[in-house]
Amino acid sequence: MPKPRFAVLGAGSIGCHLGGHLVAAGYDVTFIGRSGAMDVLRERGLTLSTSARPPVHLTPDRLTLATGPEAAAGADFVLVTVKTAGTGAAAEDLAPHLAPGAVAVSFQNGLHNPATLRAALPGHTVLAGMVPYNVVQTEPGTVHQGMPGRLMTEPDDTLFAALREAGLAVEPRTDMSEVQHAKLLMNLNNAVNALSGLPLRDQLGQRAYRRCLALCQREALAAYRAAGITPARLGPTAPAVTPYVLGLPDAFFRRVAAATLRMDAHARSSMWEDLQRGRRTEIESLQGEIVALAAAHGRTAPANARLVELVHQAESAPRTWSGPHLYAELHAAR
Ligand SMILES: NC(=O)C1=CN([C@@H]2O[C@H](COP(=O)(O)OP(=O)(O)OC[C@H]3O[C@@H](n4cnc5c(N)ncnc54)[C@H](OP(=O)(O)O)[C@@H]3O)[C@@H](O)[C@H]2O)C=CC1
Ligand SMILES: CC(C)(CO)C(=O)C(=O)O
Repeated sequence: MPKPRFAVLGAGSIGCHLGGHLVAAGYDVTFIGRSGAMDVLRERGLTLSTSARPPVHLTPDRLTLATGPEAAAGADFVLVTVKTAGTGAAAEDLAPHLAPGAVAVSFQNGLHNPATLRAALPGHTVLAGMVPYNVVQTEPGTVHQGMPGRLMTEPDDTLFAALREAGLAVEPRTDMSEVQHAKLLMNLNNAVNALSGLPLRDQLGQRAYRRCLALCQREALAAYRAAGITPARLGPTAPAVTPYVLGLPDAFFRRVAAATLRMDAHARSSMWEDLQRGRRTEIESLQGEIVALAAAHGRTAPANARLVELVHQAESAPRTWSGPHLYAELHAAR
């Protein structure tokens, strides 16, 4: 059977990471991204790095680079890796070019990307996926995976065989809505991390920052309960217990959460990278979702709401917050 062909729609950190691994394993991948980003790849090629293994460099001649959605016409699978706010527009642009039978896979954060894709791509299968680990562009043309982890998506034998051949660990899930709600609980740390200005390991090593995350997660769990949502358990700790673990003193936390802290000094949240590059963040589809869900059930989520404001402020006027200062700010909002 011929190998499936791939397109990556939104060739940034995650798109280059996934697509690059597939290219390295001999798959035909078309990277669709902004012209500036594609120029960098055309000049430098793509380097896939992680502290676990020596880097893999893909020379420019191994990369198929494009800037428009028509380049996805030959793909059997389109991996969608644009930021959440761009999904609707990207999917509408893609729709007229997608081959019959082509499958779109969302590897994005947030809750609604698969539904947005399904609405824009009628007649096509859309799979929800999830990336549990951090990928950051450490220099132009280099994407670095800062922690281990297994991708999750709805089952598809052809997709899974390709991802696994590309060395990407992947777990089939039939409860992707619950997985996405659990991932959102983790992603509530994106704002805390971005405002700290610190690598994830250093930020999560400080109790005051973890208490900020715990405040956000408690509000989210209350909103989930009100809405009848049960998030999946993705790690060693059940979602309901995580806020207590986050509040432990540093030495205890380091022991209890040793697996969670298995990350290198490059690992940062994708929102930190957005602020660094002067881009709009995904705060509305992270903390913003919790505020909206709480409101829909007659509740408030003041710590999350305050973080939405602080991140919007940081989008126009960057600043960093110490842990105690940020915690005081969020606590006062309650
Ligand atoms: N980075 C990470 O560690 C993780 C990220 N995620 C999620 O994965 C998704 C992607 O994140 P990430 O890779 O960090 O984002 P990036 O911003 O690095 O990559 C997305 C790229 O797609 C480009 N783009 C947007 N719209 C289009 C379009 N219509 N056509 C072509 N290119 C387009 C963007 O350009 P421009 O900026 O100009 O719009 C950007 O270069 C997000 O939902 C994120 O939350 C999940 C887990 C980890
Ligand atoms: C993996 C994680 C949680 C890393 O912070 C992420 O999803 C992100 O940065 O957007």
